[in-house]
Parts: sequence; C-alpha cells; structure tokens
Amino acid sequence: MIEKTYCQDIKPELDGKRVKLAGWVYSNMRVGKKIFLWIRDSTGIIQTVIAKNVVGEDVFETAKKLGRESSVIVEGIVKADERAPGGAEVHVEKLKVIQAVSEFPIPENPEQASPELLLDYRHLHIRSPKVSAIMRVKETLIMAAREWLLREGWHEVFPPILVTGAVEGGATLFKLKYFDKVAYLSQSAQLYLEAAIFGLEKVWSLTPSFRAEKSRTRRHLTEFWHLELEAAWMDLWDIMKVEEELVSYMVQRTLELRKKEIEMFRDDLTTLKNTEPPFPRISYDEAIEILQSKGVKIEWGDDMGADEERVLTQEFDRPFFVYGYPKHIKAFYMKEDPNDPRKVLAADMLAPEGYGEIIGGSEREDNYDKLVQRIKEEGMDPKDYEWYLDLRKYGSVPHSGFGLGVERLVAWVLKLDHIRWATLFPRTPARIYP
Ligand SMILES: NC(=O)C[C@H]([NH3+])C(=O)NS(=O)(=O)OC[C@H]1O[C@@H](n2cnc3c(N)ncnc32)[C@H](O)[C@@H]1O
Ligand SMILES: [Mg+2]
Repeated sequence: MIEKTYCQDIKPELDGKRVKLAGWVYSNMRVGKKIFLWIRDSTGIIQTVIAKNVVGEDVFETAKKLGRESSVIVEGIVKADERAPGGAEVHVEKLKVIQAVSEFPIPENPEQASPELLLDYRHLHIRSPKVSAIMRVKETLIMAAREWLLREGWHEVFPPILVTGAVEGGATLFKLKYFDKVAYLSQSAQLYLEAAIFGLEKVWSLTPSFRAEKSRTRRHLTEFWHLELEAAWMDLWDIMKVEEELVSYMVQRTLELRKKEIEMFRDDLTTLKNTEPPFPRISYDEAIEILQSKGVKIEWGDDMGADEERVLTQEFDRPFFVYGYPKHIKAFYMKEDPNDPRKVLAADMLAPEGYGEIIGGSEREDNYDKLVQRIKEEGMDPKDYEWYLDLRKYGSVPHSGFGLGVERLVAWVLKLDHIRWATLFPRTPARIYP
C-alpha cells in the first residue's frame, strides 16, 4: 500500500511538512493561476492548492479538467491556513492522475437528485460522506451490541439461511429450488436459536432475514439484517429487560463514538439521550385506548400497523414496549397468556418520533401439545416442524427471545426518511439491482 497521509491528519501542526495524499476529487475550482482541488478520502476532505508556476503548464491544464471523483495522488507541503477546512491545506508539487473523470452521474448536491437516480447509482452513491456516515453508525451500533453481548455472557451462533419452514407466516417466504426439494430463505433465525439454548442457554445471531413483503412502506425491506437473541429460563419480563439494556447500550455507545456522524442527520439528540432503562411499558389494551382517544379508528383485536404506531409514538420521548397482544394477530410459537387465553406473552419495542416497531419478541410455547395445536390452528403441518417440536419433547424449558431489525434501529437513530438508506444495497419489491 502506498505511504500516504489521511485527510483527517492534515493539521496546522504539520505546517511545512511534505505529505502524500491519495483520494478522489471532491470539488475543483480555478481562480486565475491557482486551482483549489478538494480531495476526499475515507477520513474527510482537505483543500489542495495547485499553482501553475509550481506544477507547470501541462499539469495545470490536466488539473483544470479533473471532474468530481477523479482518483489522484498528490504530493506537497502542508500550509496552516485558517481559511481552509480543518485549518490547513496542501500546496501541491506533484500530481498523479490515477483515473480522470469528466462527468460523475450523481449531482454535487445529492439532495438535488431523485431517490430513484440515487438508487440506480447506489454503487456510486455509497462513496459519499453522508452514506459513509450512515454505514459508520450502523457498524458502531453492531460493534456496541457485540461488546454488550460478550460482557453479559451471550454466545454468538451461526444459524442457516436455507431453511424448510416459515417462522413469521407463509405469505412472506421466498421459495427456492433446493436440488430436488423446496427450500426458503430464512425469515428469522429464531427456531434454530431455540435449539441452541439447550447447550449454550443464552445465544444470539446476526443474519440477513428475508421477507417477500409486498407492502411498499418506509420501514420494510425484503432483505434486512436481523439481530436475534434467545435465552433458556427467561420469561417475557426477563427478555424485555435484556432488550432495553442492550438497546440502551447500543445507542449510548454510538452517541459516544459517532456523535459527529449522528449530528449530520439530526439536530435534536433528546430521544437518543433518553434511551436508558427502564423503558415505559404499556399493554396492548392501553395502546388501543390511547389510539381511540386520539381519534384513530381501531378496535380491540386489530393489528397496529405503521400508521397506528406512528400516532402511538407521539406519546413517548424514548423507546417503549407494548405487551400482551391478541393471540390471533401474532405468530404460532408465542406462549398463550395463562391469565387471558385471548392474548400471548409477546412484546414489541417501538421507537419514538414516528418510527414504531424496531423489536418483536415473546415468550415461546414450551408445551408440546399446545404447540402442535397452535401449528394446526395456523393451518400449518406439524410434520414440517418435527425437529422444532422435538425441542418440546426432550427437556423442554421456559424460554424467550426477540429480533431487532438493524436497519429500523439505524433509521430511527439517524431519522432517515426511508429504511432503504440504512443498508448498503437496499432490496425492496421494486429493487434488486444494483
Ligand atoms: N427472534 C425473534 O423472536 C424474531 C421473530 N421471529 C421475528 O422475526 N419477529 S418480527 O417479524 O417482528 O421481526 C423482528 C424485527 O425485525 C424487523 N423486521 C421485520 N420485518 C422487516 C422488514 N420486512 N424489513 C425490515 N425490518 C424488518 C423489525 O424490526 C421487527 O421488529
Ligand atoms: Mg413484528
């Protein structure tokens, strides 16, 4: 690799030092016999000054024509100058053009481009400082999760993505030909994590999950990153505590390490700073009452979609739980509430500011017969879940778990207007290219 200095390290203290920069042209402005060439690398942007009387006619003419995103290597002397970004600039003595670009397809201000154009050129747009900032926040949230999980004694496992059954309903399965059999892309690693708890007790995985969601909403992808935990001996209230401690750690740690990037997207950090346990907890019944009191047309037993959740989140200035959903709107594996057979021991975590559900979790049905009955009630064949049912035959234990949608969390933390901006190459019903 070439010996280079990164943009972030060009400081006034290096005044007079010879440095080499390697990066891409961010902007190119000529004033008389000088060119102000801003160069971008992965750490930031620095101003370089190319003077005709220093580099000569030919290099100056070449430099004049360099369009945005031309790849270059420059060598020169650092000059402290408070007018330059970062208080220093580089006066160029040598310019090597790796590849000159005349016309970069994305406008200098991407906000002027349509979302469709930015998505068509996603492979070029992801190099922009703003998209790079989103990816740094995302990686930091996951790094923080790993820190917490390691500290708290959770074991990472690596479940399959090629599976044979639905977890969250057959309507959103991606089916594929698996030699002479049928297989699906995993909707959730949950059932495999449930198998893993009999050895490791507290397990987690980070996998892509796939949903053939036809709904084109601001919070659905057809492929998303799914952080899932499962624990033996925990009930719903235990796992909700795990959720709020994990999410709080992730958010606070990311605020600590990526405040600059977060402030590129949101001015008000209040809800993030408020993200500390314990989170408020309301029942589904209370949620319905709140919505009805705000004029939302909803009855007990109805599911809450993005619109209803958006209204509900107006009541809170931090993430909060809704627990005790009606059984018929929830998944087959959820344990019935012993105090109310109409309900299940499930809880969603909703993010404030209109973002809604970021986590779905529940206590699992650990009784063999009841689980068989629930599978049948949902119109599925217990034979397809024989291995999963075995877990209720050989030392079954109370257990709970949840799944956090990583892009949903990123979208809330950065107040993105659509979940697609939270992933490197978004997959939606309308888009699978590039
Ligand atoms: N281990 C578990 O208990 C997880 C459980 N089997 C599960 O998949 N629950 S979930 O369907 O609510 O999805 C969990 C979360 O996964 C996210 N999710 C769920 N579906 C999507 C789509 N389509 N796009 C983006 N994000 C999605 C969202 O944050 C949900 O709260
Ligand atoms: Mg859910």
